[in-house]
Amino acid sequence: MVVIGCGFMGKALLEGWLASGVKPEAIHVQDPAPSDWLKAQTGFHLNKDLPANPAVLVIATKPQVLAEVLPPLAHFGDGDTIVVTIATGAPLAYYEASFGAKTPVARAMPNLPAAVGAGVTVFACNANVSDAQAELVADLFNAVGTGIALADEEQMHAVTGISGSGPAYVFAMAEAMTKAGEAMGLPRDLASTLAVHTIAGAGAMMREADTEAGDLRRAVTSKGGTTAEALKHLMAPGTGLFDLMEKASGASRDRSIELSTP
Ligand SMILES: NC(=O)C1=CN([C@@H]2O[C@H](COP(=O)(O)OP(=O)(O)OC[C@H]3O[C@@H](n4cnc5c(N)ncnc54)[C@H](O)[C@@H]3O)[C@@H](O)[C@H]2O)C=CC1
Ligand SMILES: O=C(O)[C@@H]1CCC=N1
Repeated sequence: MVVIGCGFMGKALLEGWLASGVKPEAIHVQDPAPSDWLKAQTGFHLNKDLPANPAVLVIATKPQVLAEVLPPLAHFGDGDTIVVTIATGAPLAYYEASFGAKTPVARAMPNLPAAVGAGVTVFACNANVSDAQAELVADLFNAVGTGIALADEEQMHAVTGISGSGPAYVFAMAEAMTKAGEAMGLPRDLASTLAVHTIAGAGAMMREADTEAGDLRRAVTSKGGTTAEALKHLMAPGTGLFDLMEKASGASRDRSIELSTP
């Protein structure tokens, strides 16, 4: 396997793949500014000559540098190597133009919790991807959480607005709850612990429960109680979380569309 670019997301994926049994000696990484984590890894081939026919070529750079990153890699195209890209925005056609029209390409949108094996990754494959290669891509992303194949590549922008950027919304929620706790006089450490455990606990419950999030919300909300008062603000039409979330995720989706022509 060859990995081009190893920042936050490259590291998250590599950690998961190593944990799932991929041997470091089988991994070539190219990054002109390797992180301390990357430099500390033993076994990787870091910034060394690349193998001629890797099974998988992972592109994990920012979309803004694709135009300079891809041309020197063009010789990997039109063969058995599958290009798996996690760069935001750029469509499958962009890689076909760079690597050749017969190149198998999978465009994926993972998310940062892949670092702890709890990511969700949506991926779309072009027509050149064989069944075995599609299975390999699913295996790679299932190794760091849950991999979901998507037939309609166009939906990848909306996916980015929900799950790609989504962990940041949840982290922002934890920050906001911490700040609110402090404003009510709680010590910062306690407020932060309560926010993190509440979000983690609610997340674990949503994953395990066979009910929708709305039903769980209703289970917390006693009639005439405290939660109902809080939700009057969070669910207020126009200013509440629902409308805000639509605006926020829409802005992420729109930026993904803008980035689709690197
Ligand atoms: N961070 C996240 O939560 C997610 C990121 N993504 C996408 O993954 C990609 C990487 O994102 P991050 O890891 O957050 O960015 P990052 O900035 O942390 O990592 C990018 C890496 O690419 C390296 N790089 C720059 N030029 C290069 C070149 N010419 N050749 C090889 N490597 C080069 C940089 O040194 C850096 O280590 C982006 O396209 C991003 O949109 C997708 C889903 C989630
Ligand atoms: O912010 C970004 O552009 C990337 C894509 C999804 C998460 N991080």
